Amino acid sequence: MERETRKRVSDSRIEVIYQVRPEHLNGAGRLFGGRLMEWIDEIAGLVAIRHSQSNVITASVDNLKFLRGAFQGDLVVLIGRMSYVGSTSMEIRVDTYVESLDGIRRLINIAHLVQVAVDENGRPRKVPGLIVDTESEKAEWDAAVKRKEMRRLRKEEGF
Ligand SMILES: CC(=O)SCCNC(=O)CCNC(=O)[C@H](O)C(C)(C)COP(=O)(O)OP(=O)(O)OC[C@H]1O[C@@H](n2cnc3c(N)ncnc32)[C@H](O)[C@@H]1OP(=O)(O)O
Repeated sequence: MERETRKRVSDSRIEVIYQVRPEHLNGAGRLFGGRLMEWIDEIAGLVAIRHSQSNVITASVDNLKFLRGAFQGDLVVLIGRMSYVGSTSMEIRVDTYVESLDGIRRLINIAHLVQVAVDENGRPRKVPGLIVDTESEKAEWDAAVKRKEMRRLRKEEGF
């Protein structure tokens, strides 16, 4: 069946850009972390929808690292791409940058999210495999396998 066809990371990669507006700021005048998390969750979901050609739900968000802040007027670029697929789950890495007017990007956040493809009854459904071509894609895959094992251990130990 068509759903079993493996896909490349580049097939579902998404890049979006926002400009930080006053309504995006927290009381300290920085981009509100919750707003950035919403943008990250949204792009991860869209990458997963593109890869799986299915509805998806967020199962977990981990390894969300806020490295630097963003401020009013900043251009915030989010790049989402598949890092790993299981049977019905997909891990997506989202990197967030602030882009200056001369085009230089500074990394401000790295996140890894697990999205699960679901059928019309909300039950997990199989996803296409992922072709990892480049050395960095292979390294991401290997790191995702470790994160999956760490999630399994945390679940087992009740954390
Ligand atoms: C639109 C939105 O984004 S809504 C956001 C809020 N999210 C939700 O409401 C999701 C609520 N959670 C659920 O519905 C369920 O827990 C599901 C569908 C995610 C998983 O259902 P389960 O009955 O646990 O299914 P099951 O045990 O078969 O796991 C399915 C897959 O999800 C993975 N999974 C389940 N829970 C987690 C978790 N907490 N973290 C990471 N992966 C998970 C499993 O490892 C499995 O992956 P695999 O098939 O690739 O091996």
